[in-house]
Amino acid sequence: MHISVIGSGYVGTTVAACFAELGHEVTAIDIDEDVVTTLNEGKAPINEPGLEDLLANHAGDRLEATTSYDAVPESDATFLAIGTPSNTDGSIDLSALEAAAEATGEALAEKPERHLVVIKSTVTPMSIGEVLEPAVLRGANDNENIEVGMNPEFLREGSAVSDFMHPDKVVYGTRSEWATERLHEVFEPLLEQHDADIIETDPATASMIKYANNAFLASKISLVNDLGNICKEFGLDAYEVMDAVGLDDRISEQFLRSGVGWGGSCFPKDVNAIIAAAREEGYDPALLEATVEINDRQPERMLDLLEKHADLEGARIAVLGLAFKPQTDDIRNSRAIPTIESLQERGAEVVAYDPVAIDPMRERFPEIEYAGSAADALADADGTVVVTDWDEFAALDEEFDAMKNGVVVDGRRIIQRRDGIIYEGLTF
Ligand SMILES: NC(=O)C1=CN([C@@H]2O[C@H](COP(=O)(O)OP(=O)(O)OC[C@H]3O[C@@H](n4cnc5c(N)ncnc54)[C@H](O)[C@@H]3O)[C@@H](O)[C@H]2O)C=CC1
Ligand SMILES: O=C(O)[C@H]1O[C@H](OP(=O)(O)OP(=O)(O)OC[C@H]2O[C@@H](n3ccc(=O)[nH]c3=O)[C@H](O)[C@@H]2O)[C@H](O)[C@@H](O)[C@@H]1O
Repeated sequence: MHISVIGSGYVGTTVAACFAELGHEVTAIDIDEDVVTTLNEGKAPINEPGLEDLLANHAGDRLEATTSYDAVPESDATFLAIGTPSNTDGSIDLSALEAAAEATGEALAEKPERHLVVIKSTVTPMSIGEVLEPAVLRGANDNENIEVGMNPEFLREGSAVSDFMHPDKVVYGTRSEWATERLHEVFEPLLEQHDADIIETDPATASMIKYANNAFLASKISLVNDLGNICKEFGLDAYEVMDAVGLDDRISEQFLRSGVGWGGSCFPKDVNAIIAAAREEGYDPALLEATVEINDRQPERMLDLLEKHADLEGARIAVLGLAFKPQTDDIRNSRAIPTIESLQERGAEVVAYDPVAIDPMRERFPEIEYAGSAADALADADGTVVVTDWDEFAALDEEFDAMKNGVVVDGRRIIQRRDGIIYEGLTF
């Protein structure tokens, strides 16, 4: 099949490269010329394990990138993977996706054959029927050959390629048998090599499945953090407790790591978007509000623990980890951001280190000091907070001896306790 993928960010690039790997001919379309040039050179515009290999193999062959929508009508199906950020009140901002949907429709206005437009972006349940489908059809002058469907994406950053190629489930949100079959043709090469559940439903339910998935995972972590904070008050180790709890099949051992909380480009915006959408319908989602509140409190709790051991006014504090999780340079909604802001409010001088995310964080906080290594960050520090669970932090040992005052507050339970440091786990 020939597939056009609109938007070449984290999801679009991964999806385009994986579709090419699965044997499809792919045209990746983005308005950013630098992204298009990078893709055509066979390089990855984002840092994802395995992505560059796929792009190097397929760019210029099965995968081409362009800023033009001309290839849309020539393709058999079009996937839209455009960002859906938050408005200031937390509700979903559909403007970029709506513009791309309309441009996709315009490109398809004269197409005489049936064409499926698939929303890959995460959108609130009513968005397709009320905003995106009308935008496509408006652009397409109501061309009756166009159908809009939904295929939510569940990949994680840092393991995007592997997650895409090995999904637990593939959700087809469509309005017709024809659209379901078309989506199945797209995923058939993947499903031939990997066994996944297929869910056939309508677009609004497909959208809600995505929000329920993310809201569940974010709430699971916040619940674990709530329980972890209680464990800490009792002097207990939340990890020992949750290791046992996770043995219950109904709970599962995954996503039980307590600490400084969840960040990233999706959990925060998606939980807030579904809260806002629910409120608009007159429902007060009390548990999801608590999910956000508990998450917002964790960086402050970490610094309160640090302040028990060190006066932060004028103190030099090392922040280890800036990315929202390991294996990525993405700092969107990283817990490092509220941590650094609060350290500054408390009068501390911040020295930060991350293996790959210093450059993006420098744009956000140009005024703080960035170290070239964890060892450099620790040297002469009055205290350290650990924000991201990079493996290289787990290997730190004698480097702590260079600290002026060896207080380490571990927000991810990754540092080995050792003589010579005052160790505080956030929930252990
Ligand atoms: N990042 C992630 O791990 C996941 C994201 N999602 C969802 O996927 C969607 C996309 O997210 P990301 O890939 O992270 O976004 P992103 O912000 O990384 O990428 C969006 C891309 O769209 C391009 N773009 C914007 N307007 C355009 C237009 N009119 N025509 C063509 N290209 C245009 C931008 O230049 C950018 O390259 C969001 O709804 C997100 O919630 C879903 C699962 C995982
Ligand atoms: O919609 C999305 O964009 C994606 O959001 C998350 O993926 P992602 O944000 O990339 O990364 P996760 O591995 O889920 O981690 C999110 C945050 O939770 C934190 N986390 C995760 C697990 C855990 O046990 N504890 C914990 O604090 C991580 O440190 C990170 O800050 C979901 O896991 C994906 O299924 C989903 O597709």
